Amino acid sequence: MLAVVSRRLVVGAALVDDLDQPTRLLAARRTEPSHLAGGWELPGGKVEEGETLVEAVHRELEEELDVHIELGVAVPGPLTTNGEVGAWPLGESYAMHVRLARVTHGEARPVAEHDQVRWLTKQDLYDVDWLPDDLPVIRAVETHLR
Ligand SMILES: Nc1nc2c([nH]c(=O)n2[C@H]2C[C@H](O)[C@@H](COP(=O)(O)OP(=O)(O)OP(=O)(O)O)O2)c(=O)[nH]1
Repeated sequence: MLAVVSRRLVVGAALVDDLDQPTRLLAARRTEPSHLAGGWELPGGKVEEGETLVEAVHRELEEELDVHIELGVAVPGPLTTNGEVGAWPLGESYAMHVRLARVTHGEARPVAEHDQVRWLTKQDLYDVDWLPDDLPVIRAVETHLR
């Protein structure tokens, strides 16, 4: 099993239209840094010092898409510590915790760090160029989509 130790924690929201019967997932296109620009990802970002994962994901979604969210189940990845829910490796340096989430206030629009968002159905889930490290995550999220 891969260790999460020494990786910087990132949170990602798999925003869906409905937490019980999701049919669409939001993808956001990055504008920076240059080597990631144009790639599609889950909105989210780095957990700051003194912040919980839950606090971080709420803050990031407000900053990036101007929405308030409700969290759903975790989408566990292969990186684990002490039996916690697993995170997903992003390169060598980051580990991303992913939760399903739903918008409770606002309408997702790219405010910072992204220039486009798209709601994808199971049929068009791979029509965007997901960042390479997101592909295993998206395959796991896909299992939740109807
Ligand atoms: N948020 C997010 N980051 C991802 C994904 N896939 C992926 O490879 N990454 C990478 C990009 C970054 O190197 C790192 C996360 O950092 P970030 O740039 O989103 O973090 P942040 O919003 O806190 O940004 P900053 O203030 O530090 O610039 O993980 C993803 O699906 N979501």
